[in-house]
Amino acid sequence: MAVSVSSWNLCSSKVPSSSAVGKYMQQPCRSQLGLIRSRAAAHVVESSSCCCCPGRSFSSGSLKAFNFSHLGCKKKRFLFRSSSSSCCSSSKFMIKLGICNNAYNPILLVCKGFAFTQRQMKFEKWEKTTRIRSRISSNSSSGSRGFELESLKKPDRLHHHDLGTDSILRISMNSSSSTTTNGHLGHWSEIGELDNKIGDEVLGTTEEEHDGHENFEEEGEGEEDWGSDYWSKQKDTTTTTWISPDAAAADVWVEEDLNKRIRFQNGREVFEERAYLVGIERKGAAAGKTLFSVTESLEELSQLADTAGLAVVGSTYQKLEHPSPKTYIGAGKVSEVATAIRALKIETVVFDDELSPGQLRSLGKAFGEDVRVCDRTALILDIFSQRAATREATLQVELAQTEYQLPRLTRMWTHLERQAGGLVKGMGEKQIEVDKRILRTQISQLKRELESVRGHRQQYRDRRASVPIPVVSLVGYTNAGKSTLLNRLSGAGVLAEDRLFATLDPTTRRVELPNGKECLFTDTVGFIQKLPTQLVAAFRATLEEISDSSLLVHVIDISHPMASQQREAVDNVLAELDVNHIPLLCVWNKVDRAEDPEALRAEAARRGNNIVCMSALTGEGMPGFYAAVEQKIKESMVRVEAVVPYGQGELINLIHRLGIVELEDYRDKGTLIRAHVPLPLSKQLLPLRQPIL
Ligand SMILES: Nc1nc2c(ncn2[C@@H]2O[C@H](COP(=O)(O)OP(=O)(O)OP(=O)(O)O)[C@@H](O)[C@H]2O)c(=O)[nH]1
Ligand SMILES: [Mg+2]
Repeated sequence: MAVSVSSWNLCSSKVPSSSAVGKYMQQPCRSQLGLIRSRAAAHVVESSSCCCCPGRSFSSGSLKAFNFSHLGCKKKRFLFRSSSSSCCSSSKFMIKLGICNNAYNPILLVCKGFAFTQRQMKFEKWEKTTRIRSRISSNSSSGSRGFELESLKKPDRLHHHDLGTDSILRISMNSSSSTTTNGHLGHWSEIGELDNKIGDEVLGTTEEEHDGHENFEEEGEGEEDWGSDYWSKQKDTTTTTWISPDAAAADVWVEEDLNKRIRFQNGREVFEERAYLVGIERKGAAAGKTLFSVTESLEELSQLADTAGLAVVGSTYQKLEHPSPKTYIGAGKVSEVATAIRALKIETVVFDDELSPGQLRSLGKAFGEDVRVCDRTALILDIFSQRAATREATLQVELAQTEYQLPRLTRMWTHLERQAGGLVKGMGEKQIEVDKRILRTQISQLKRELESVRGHRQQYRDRRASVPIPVVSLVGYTNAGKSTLLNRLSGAGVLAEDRLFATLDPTTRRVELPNGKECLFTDTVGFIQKLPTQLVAAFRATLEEISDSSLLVHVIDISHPMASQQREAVDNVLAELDVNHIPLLCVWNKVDRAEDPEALRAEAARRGNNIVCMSALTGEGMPGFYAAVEQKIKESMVRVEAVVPYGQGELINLIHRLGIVELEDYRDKGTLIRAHVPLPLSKQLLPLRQPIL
């Protein structure tokens, strides 16, 4: 039985071949770099007609939309399964997309299926409709499947900055010269009734007869039926067949239960793609400069990949003095990876460093169209974009992503031009300029928005500064336990989980120390080695807040095999942020998980009061932590003597609440007070100060 699958890849890293790119595809494709940030599910309704078998429409296949959450974005893959028994060699498909993406996301559709090659695909036009579709979702108890259909609107044209709302795209594909699948879409057995209904109702039977727009509208009427019932009925018939991506093995149909590869993560469905990791070990002079060994770094990359929703199935590395400027790894290694890709059915190859646009392009070519190539930066940016919850974090990540994309976009279109020649060449060239301008406009718009959002944050900081409570910032490597510690101190309820970059936004909580003094604890974004420069820049403003702190608490996961490297990586970032003047307390956290807790406790005690050995999870060592914080805050205080007029009793209260009072005496002009107070409060007391005798 011949079975074929067209899988539609939104936001693929691949550029469609130029001849396949219709007019509307000549748009900048951030999505190609995996930078789309669609938060909501994308929705597809598809149907098809068989032009050569009048009266016999393709009973369009069932459809599944998966959220992909790796590779720099919420990639959506649409698996299209057609169920035709027709002999058709030319078909017309109509795919409606409702993509709830944000205003900055362009959309790229790439046909990756083998029923139709990209060359045979033509993007026809955008439909305009204002039809509001009912929301469909399947909330099966397993929570493992379901997608939603939301209101569909229209952009007037396919232009990424227009696509702030749902959109509908009509696509026509012509498979007349299809060789890869012998011109057949294949036979499908698992057709729901509704599929047929839609297929018949929606589309005409021939291309000529088919007035897409009208039919499209008609189909909308029937759409109400696509309720959860339908999807729950479909639940048991979802085994999807893949065509082997290996052209040489095009005849081999590899059956795979895709459902097994969908997992629920962060409240979303994530389709696990098989990933392969590649790194290099520096030889010679460069070797001493790296903090992490290649295996350690790959181990961390694997954790990042897991956080992003990839399933790592293998890794490799090469010893090199310098990365190859063309392909990062040597030519021999490239072929070795290509072999592994085929053998392990790899879908994504992740490189452990930031790749140049040229390297990305060459590697993409070497590994073939169906393999996505991405780098550590794209992976981290993706995780950040998944995690960003507040407006500020969202803008920061978007800015970082756009800046990452800008140079790659240029090369991408260069590549297109070279491939295409002739007419498209001119178009490509023009488009580069347009695209770059659009991206630059986006960058400045994002910066402006960030500016205004940060204005609010500044107001908040100013307000906070007017109540001069000492601020203690929790800093450290990602996953060290900062949020867990804040939760223990204040019951803050901050998300703390065993994943990298759980926290992106600083959270501040007021905490009363055992000595009765108050202070504010701030949880910050975690650091990581090889932190993408774009992210450092984008998050600098957030991180700079720690420069207002009275004390930095550096939380270290002491049970981690790379604890000392992680500590050093954090020290490097702190040095960059120029906060070395702020007192620092080291917390050796997760001592409960360490191999030899006793030895660690002894070592910490031996090193003096700059280190506390504890467990934020179990609460072990908390008294020592409080004592050390109290001591450090006291040390950071300024000794002042002031006469506070009797009318300013609240100032006296504040000094008692925040400082340590040594002397209080009632004089003619007011209360004479001698105390140790936090620096901000001492500034407030400046006009009332008396020389200390
Ligand atoms: N065994 C043990 N686990 C801990 C301890 N502290 C934190 N954890 C666990 O470590 C994981 C990460 O903790 P988080 O508090 O999210 O770490 P974080 O430093 O805030 O991480 P990011 O926000 O990603 O930078 C969670 O699964 C915690 O339960 C500890 O003292 N002992
Ligand atoms: Mg955290």
